[in-house]
Amino acid sequence: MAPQRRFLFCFDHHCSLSSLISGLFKMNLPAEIPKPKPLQTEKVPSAMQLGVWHVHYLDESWEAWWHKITTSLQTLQHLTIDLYTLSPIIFPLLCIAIFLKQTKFVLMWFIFNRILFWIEIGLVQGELAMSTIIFHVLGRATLVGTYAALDHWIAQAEDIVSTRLINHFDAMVFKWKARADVRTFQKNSMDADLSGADVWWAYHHILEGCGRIVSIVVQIYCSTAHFSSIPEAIFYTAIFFAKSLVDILLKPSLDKKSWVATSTNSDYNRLHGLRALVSSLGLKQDIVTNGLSGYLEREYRETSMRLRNTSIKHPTTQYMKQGGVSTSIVSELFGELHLFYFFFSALRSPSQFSLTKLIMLEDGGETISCQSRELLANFAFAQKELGSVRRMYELAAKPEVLVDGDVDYSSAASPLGMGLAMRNVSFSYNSDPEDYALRNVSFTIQPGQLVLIVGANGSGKSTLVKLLTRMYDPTSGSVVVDGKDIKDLKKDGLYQATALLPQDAHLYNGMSLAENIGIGDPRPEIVADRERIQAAARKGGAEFIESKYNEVLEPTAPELWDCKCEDSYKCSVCKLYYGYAKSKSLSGGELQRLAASRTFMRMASGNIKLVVADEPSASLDPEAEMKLFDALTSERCGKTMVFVTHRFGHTKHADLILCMKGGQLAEKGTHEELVALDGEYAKMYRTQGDAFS
Ligand SMILES: Nc1ncnc2c1ncn2[C@@H]1O[C@H](COP(=O)(O)OP(=O)(O)OP(=O)(O)O)[C@@H](O)[C@H]1O
Repeated sequence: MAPQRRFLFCFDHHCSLSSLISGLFKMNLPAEIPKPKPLQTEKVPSAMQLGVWHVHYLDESWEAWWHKITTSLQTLQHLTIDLYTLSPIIFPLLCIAIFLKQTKFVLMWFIFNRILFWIEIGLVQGELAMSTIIFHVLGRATLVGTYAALDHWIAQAEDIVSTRLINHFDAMVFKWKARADVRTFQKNSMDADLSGADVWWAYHHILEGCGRIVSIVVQIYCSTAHFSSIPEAIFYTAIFFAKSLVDILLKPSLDKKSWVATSTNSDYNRLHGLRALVSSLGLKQDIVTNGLSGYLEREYRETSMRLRNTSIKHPTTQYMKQGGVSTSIVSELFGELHLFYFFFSALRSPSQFSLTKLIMLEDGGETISCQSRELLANFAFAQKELGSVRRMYELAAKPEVLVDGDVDYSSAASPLGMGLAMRNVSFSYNSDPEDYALRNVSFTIQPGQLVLIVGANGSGKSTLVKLLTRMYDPTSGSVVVDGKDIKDLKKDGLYQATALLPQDAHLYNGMSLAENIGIGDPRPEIVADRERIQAAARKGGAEFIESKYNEVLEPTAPELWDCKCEDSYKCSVCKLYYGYAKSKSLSGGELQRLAASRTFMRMASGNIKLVVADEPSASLDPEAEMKLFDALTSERCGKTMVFVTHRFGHTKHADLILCMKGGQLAEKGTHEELVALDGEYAKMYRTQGDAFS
């Protein structure tokens, strides 16, 4: 598959300057973010016990740290271009505004310094320079107003830029999620929760971090005015940097490491389980009817007693104690270093010392200390978030696990239905040679046949169906469709010729009930065709939803909630919230009828050559099941039909029965042939017959 280029589009009108700058940037950029070179060695995490927690952690090596910085910079470069392309005017202005905002502390500090200075002079000389002081006070008030206006503008501009950016990246992830095949989705399941908001926060933290650098530099520059020499200014600045650095380097913090923890304490795990048990509404009936409350209470009390001397606090809190008391003392003393410095400089040259100078140096130093701490936090956040951004860029270009074929599947070529075969197929979900779900399965299904797959739970029936519909590829052997290896066929054509009625019926989120059926044939001109939907609903036995076709049952509107009340049951705000969250649903049987209707809608498209139903009747009553089976088989013409079932009422109508056992094809043939064989199938058939006779 050709790698996809990064998705760039622009909402603003492109001015020639913007295209020029964007062109200049791109000249130096490869089309794709180069894949980072993997680190040579993968480190084994160290382990430690913290109370009930068994923690595995990795200390970051310099090599890994440097690797992260370089890859983050590449991602940042691409992200900047995307941001610029999305908002060519507002984005640069926003960057400038955020930098300007960071000069606020220093300018305010400077004017405060002037006011204090003139007051101190006035106190010494007995006469205040009122006009100068008022001038500075007014200057400070003007600055406050200007920065407030700037903040307001930044908030509005951030709204525009972040919305565009978040929408852009969310659309990118949505496209990937919608298109990925089952295997690809499973393999990248950790990427499923990537969101455009991470991208914005990454950029936001970087902009803020850069702004803080501006603020620190300007602060140092202004502070030098208070020193007699530059080395003195540097020494003073270093003290305040050291104050933050010592905290970061000396104080033990799990946050500086990569870590994972699980409880290995059986008592703690039991408490956890017992709490979940009594909190579950679904299990309440069991607890009440079986009279379990006394037993559960006693168990909880005794287990808690056994645990009373072991810490259950969060691992990050427990880890902080690892440094011991000496680390705390050193860290606190470092915090006082600047006072020692003031004391000695006052002793050395008392004439150059003033209260204003003391206050200003202390205040300026605190700003440097605080800004440098925030700066490190900003970059730590951004670096982590840029990792997510990088994964989003890579997602679009990730190859599918199920490689697409290059032969068009032609439904016209198989007028009777799809011809299918398996040749020595074995399949494992997890590549474990001991854990095969299917072993050496071979059979042939002629076009237009009605095939039933039977067998005990876990015998491999659904897996067989997943391979026939190319949800997965065999670990070995081959699946053949109309004489061609399934892997050689284009997936889109194959999927369009298949109708699958799954074991678990689902309501599609965000869609009305009518759309839930209409989506079976997603062509825009058909999907909302009420007549076709009604016809499909009749065949699927879902006429009961006719009165609520336009209802959207699954809640799609996200709710936000922050109530300060003491009693949710009496609070009107909470009642509104619980009202939002309440969703209507369908019973299991109704859901299956809805899913069956969706399949009938699909079958009416005229493209379907294979109908696969994987136990669609599990929640249906016997009459509904019979009706569904009859309705499906009445549409057999031009289609091959494969049904997985545990019920043997229909097996006499089948052209072929595949009987699975322990992942292998135990028997195959017609009902009469298999009964005559008197093997696995005959045994199951008789068992069911006896049970219902
Ligand atoms: N997604 C999966 N990951 C790992 N193993 C799986 C997965 N799905 C099924 N299996 C395993 O593969 C084997 C066959 O499962 P399959 O679902 O095909 O059986 P089945 O005959 O359809 O069972 P049932 O009648 O209960 O639906 C089982 O041992 C099952 O545990």
